[in-house]
Amino acid sequence: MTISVPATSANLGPGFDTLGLAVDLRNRVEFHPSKFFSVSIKGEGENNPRLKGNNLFISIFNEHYTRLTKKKQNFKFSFYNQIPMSRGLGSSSAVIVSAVASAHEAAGIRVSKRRILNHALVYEPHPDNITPAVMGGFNVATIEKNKVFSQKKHLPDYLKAVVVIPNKQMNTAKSRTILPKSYSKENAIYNLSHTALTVAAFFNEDWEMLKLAAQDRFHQKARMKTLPELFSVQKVAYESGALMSTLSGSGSTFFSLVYDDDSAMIANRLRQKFPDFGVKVLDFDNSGLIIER
Ligand SMILES: Nc1ncnc2c1ncn2[C@@H]1O[C@H](COP(=O)(O)OP(=O)(O)OP(=O)(O)O)[C@@H](O)[C@H]1O
Ligand SMILES: N[C@@H](CCO)C(=O)O
Repeated sequence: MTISVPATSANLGPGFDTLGLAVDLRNRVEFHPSKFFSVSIKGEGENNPRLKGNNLFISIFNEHYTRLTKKKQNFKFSFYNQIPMSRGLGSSSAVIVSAVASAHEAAGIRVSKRRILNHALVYEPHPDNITPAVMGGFNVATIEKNKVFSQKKHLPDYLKAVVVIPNKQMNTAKSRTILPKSYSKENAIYNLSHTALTVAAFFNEDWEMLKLAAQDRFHQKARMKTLPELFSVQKVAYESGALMSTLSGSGSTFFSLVYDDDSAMIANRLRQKFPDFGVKVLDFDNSGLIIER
């Protein structure tokens, strides 16, 4: 059995805890029942000994498997990870979603993607990464009575993501503590209207509107100040023709949405200007969670 989940870029500027989209960079796990518990990791995290034991995936998997089957069973898990950790590309969401989905598959219980999403919400209380991780595409999401309600837009092939990935890890929980405790009415209205405009631009495919729409007064500036080169990354991305350029999740990755035709040129400029940062051109992902039986 193989389960895979894509990386995600959340917030997309003003849509704090609300907007997110999936990119084609995946964490994959293969597993089967075994006499002894074992974990092997290839790719991101392969040199991290803490992940070989009771990591976030294993604890969520065990919790659900025991709840569903009332049994204890050892498994052999093989992880193939492409999503860098704590860089704002939804690594925790991918792990949470794949653990919930894997436990259901291991227990022989088939459930809808919506059900998996609602289970994932227990471990990540904002829906902006977990929703595209499960559904793929661009998503707007909210929570009502402990359930996620969302709308998805399929992203076209002629758009690409250019991501600039610094070496610096930014832990989401820590990065939330540096945000203001409250916002003025003026700034709340600013973000509300810009989020609404961003959503409308995605659904109407008005890509040229995104640069203006995707401006934020809630979280980006405070977070970018902890790695000031990110202001220059955004400037270079826009000067090179990015359609939108925003801090990805809680950082440190910077996400730009670009036309496919411009993607190589924009990525090369960013590589030249920021040789210490990783730069990747990625397709968007419209599939989300994939279960191969
Ligand atoms: N491949 C993995 N295996 C096990 N645990 C992981 C893995 N990837 C991430 N995690 C867990 O998720 C944590 C990182 O979560 P965090 O929310 O800080 O970053 P992120 O999800 O990459 O960023 P963002 O939410 O801003 O997109 C790690 O400290 C670890 O506990
Ligand atoms: N909306 C979340 C995304 C990171 O998980 C935040 O900005 O903290």
